[in-house]
Amino acid sequence: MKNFDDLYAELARKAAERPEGSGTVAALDAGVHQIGKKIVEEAAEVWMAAEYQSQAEAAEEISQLLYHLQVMMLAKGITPTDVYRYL
Ligand SMILES: N=c1c2ncn([C@@H]3O[C@H](COP(=O)(O)OP(=O)(O)OP(=O)(O)O)[C@@H](O)[C@H]3O)c2ncn1[C@@H]1O[C@H](COP(=O)(O)O)[C@@H](O)[C@H]1O
Repeated sequence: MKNFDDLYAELARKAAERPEGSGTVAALDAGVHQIGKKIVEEAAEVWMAAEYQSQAEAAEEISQLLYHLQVMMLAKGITPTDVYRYL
């Protein structure tokens, strides 16, 4: 099972190596505006799942939100350490 730092390392590798078929590479190429829209969409899905769906479904939506936040971090050159210093 991967954690937040593992996923970030994987996505950073994808961004550097740009493998064929990577959704992360496509999202990064789409740019900050599109990534931001995806974050808002996923945040709404977290909210709806928390109100109306199961705990497992809410957890899955939260994982997707975390993924898209990480894509934004990569797009902006922000590392997990940059974020953790504010926690
Ligand atoms: N954890 C994730 C992850 N979470 C969410 N997503 C993306 O976010 C979308 C969210 O799904 P939705 O249910 O909102 O579906 P959707 O609205 O139909 O999605 P879109 O049509 O908008 O893409 C998914 O389709 C994926 O594109 C993810 N994409 C990739 N990862 C992981 O990131 C790593 C790298 O992935 P690639 O870059 O694709 O190789 C792998 O370990 C993946 O498991």
